[in-house]
Amino acid sequence: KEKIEITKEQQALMKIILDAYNRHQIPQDVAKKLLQDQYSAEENFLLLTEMATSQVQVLVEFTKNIPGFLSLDHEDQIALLKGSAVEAMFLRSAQVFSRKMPKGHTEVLEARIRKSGISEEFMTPMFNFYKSIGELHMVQEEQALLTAITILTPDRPHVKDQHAVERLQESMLDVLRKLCALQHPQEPQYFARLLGRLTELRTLNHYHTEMLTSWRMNDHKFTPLLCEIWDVQ
Ligand SMILES: CC(C)NC(=O)n1c(-c2ccccc2)cc2c1CN(S(=O)(=O)c1cccs1)CC2
Repeated sequence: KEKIEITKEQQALMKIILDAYNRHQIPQDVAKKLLQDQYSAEENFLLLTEMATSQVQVLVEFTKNIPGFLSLDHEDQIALLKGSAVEAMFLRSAQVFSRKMPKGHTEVLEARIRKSGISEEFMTPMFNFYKSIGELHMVQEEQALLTAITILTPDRPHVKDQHAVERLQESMLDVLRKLCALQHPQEPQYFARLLGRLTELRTLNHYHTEMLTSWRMNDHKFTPLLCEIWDVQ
């Protein structure tokens, strides 16, 4: 049985990523707002806009703390952020949704999201993803590393130096692989299951583009930051 050990520098890397991930949580008050009294579809939509906008700011700060990211070509940094923003939003949503919440809160949260002007056809894949992430019961380190791995996807549109991104992603993947083997010794397939979620995540990009079109049709407004990161309007 091969002995898996996380090296000193890998431990340092994991600590940096985890601290960055924990430091940049969505303001709890915004998430709590979703659980308060009855909201109209309009108000639910505005709340999601507020949450998604604050998550993009959180994402940028988290990304800046990924070791090596700021040494990448500046245009590639932008391309990676824009290319991963929607996936990072869905990943964060799944993590928020599957978080242990007081009795009945998850159902209220689901009801608010379902009543926010998003067409029915996108609800099923979106909630299936939230549930498939929830079933993994990821620890914080795994969530943080998976988010960093998503951001460091080399084949995003307009990335020039894909090898530089690949090298950073590979060092994250190596730490995650070891962490999974140590955290889930009875489940040798656990690491592969995590990476499978990233494939499912990519399909949600397509749904999101469709969602945007249908919102635009009903004259829904987004914040300048969301328009910028999603390349709309
Ligand atoms: C935690 C944050 C990042 N999640 C979030 O904002 N959610 C959540 C969500 C999921 C679980 C728990 C709490 C919230 C569901 C949805 C969104 C945002 N999007 S959006 O970005 O397309 C959007 C923006 C404006 C109008 S629609 C729509 C779907």
